[in-house]
Amino acid sequence: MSEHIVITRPDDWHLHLRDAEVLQDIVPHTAERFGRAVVMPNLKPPVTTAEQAVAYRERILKAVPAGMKFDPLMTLYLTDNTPGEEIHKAKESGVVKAVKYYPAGATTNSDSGVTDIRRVYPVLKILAREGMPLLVHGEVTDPKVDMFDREAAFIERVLLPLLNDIPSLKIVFEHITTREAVELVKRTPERLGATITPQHLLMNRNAIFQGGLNPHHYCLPVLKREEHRQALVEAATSGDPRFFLGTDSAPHARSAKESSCGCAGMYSAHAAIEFYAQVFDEAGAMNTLEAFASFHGADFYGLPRNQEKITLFKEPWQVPEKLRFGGGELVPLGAGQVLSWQLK
Ligand SMILES: NC(=O)N[C@@H](CC(=O)O)C(=O)O
Ligand SMILES: [Zn+2]
Ligand SMILES: [Zn+2]
Repeated sequence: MSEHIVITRPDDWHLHLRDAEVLQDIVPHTAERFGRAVVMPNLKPPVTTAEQAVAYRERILKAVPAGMKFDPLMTLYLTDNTPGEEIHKAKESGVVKAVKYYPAGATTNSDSGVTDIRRVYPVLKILAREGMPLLVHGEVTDPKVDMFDREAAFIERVLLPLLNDIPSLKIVFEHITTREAVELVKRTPERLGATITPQHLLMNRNAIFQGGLNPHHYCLPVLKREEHRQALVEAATSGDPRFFLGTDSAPHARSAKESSCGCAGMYSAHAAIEFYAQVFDEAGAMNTLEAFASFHGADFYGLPRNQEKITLFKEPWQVPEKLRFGGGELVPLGAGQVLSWQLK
């Protein structure tokens, strides 16, 4: 038998599933690999109430193939006007596990996001009391700040003051992309965690321009320099429990990506754990993959670890050039490339 590893079934702590007819094409990829996933609320319109989150979860569950177990963990989209009462309702629903903070205008479908974090401090204090984590898209939107510096500026302008002002709030710094973010997490107490995507572990910003402008390598936060990628690989493979798996798999139709104003987001759900296995293998760190993918996130959220196992084989396979996406098509991360690990 070829080389293989058995690990506890992983969870994806940052995922976009979209809605309506595309759920059928998208949900199975995640359900085949992961036990649970934290589902982002940036639909159009956004998921701002517990009631909407519960209904969205039902639609997702209908798209889970028969015989598969998959538990979508729901989130609420924080706006300037989220009532404190909604946080209590979210907690009581039992299915909403976190609240998502998008700075207004920072990323895909973030127009209803928060205009100034201080405005929502009263709601964040309730969140802290309920013990629910705040998930942050950590980029400033100030047009004077360079695209590549927006995460580092967010740390200074928003995250450090927030950590200081509400000391009991649990925060997940989502899809971190810089050495500065890695260092912040390492030097902050346990209540700050971070997710890391496959694309930010696999590629640096050269990938956006290699052989011509490639819209499929555009996501937010945008890919960074090689030194930052290396810092992320070190963090992910280090065994430090504050770093955990979150794909940020974010499907957009080919037509929306290959456009004069292409959307931000990469789709990785079709081969998510396989991408991470490749990164950990290349770093000589397969021994820490299970903790990063299957333990740290659950521990941070205070949820039980999964009991089931999955097996990954070191057998090359080719990623399809395209996938179905409702009436359109989707270009997946690694389209046409050969990956070294596969799920059986
Ligand atoms: N990551 C992205 O580039 N896009 C995400 C939004 C997000 O996570 O910021 C999306 O919803 O398309
Ligand atoms: Zn984001
Ligand atoms: Zn995202």
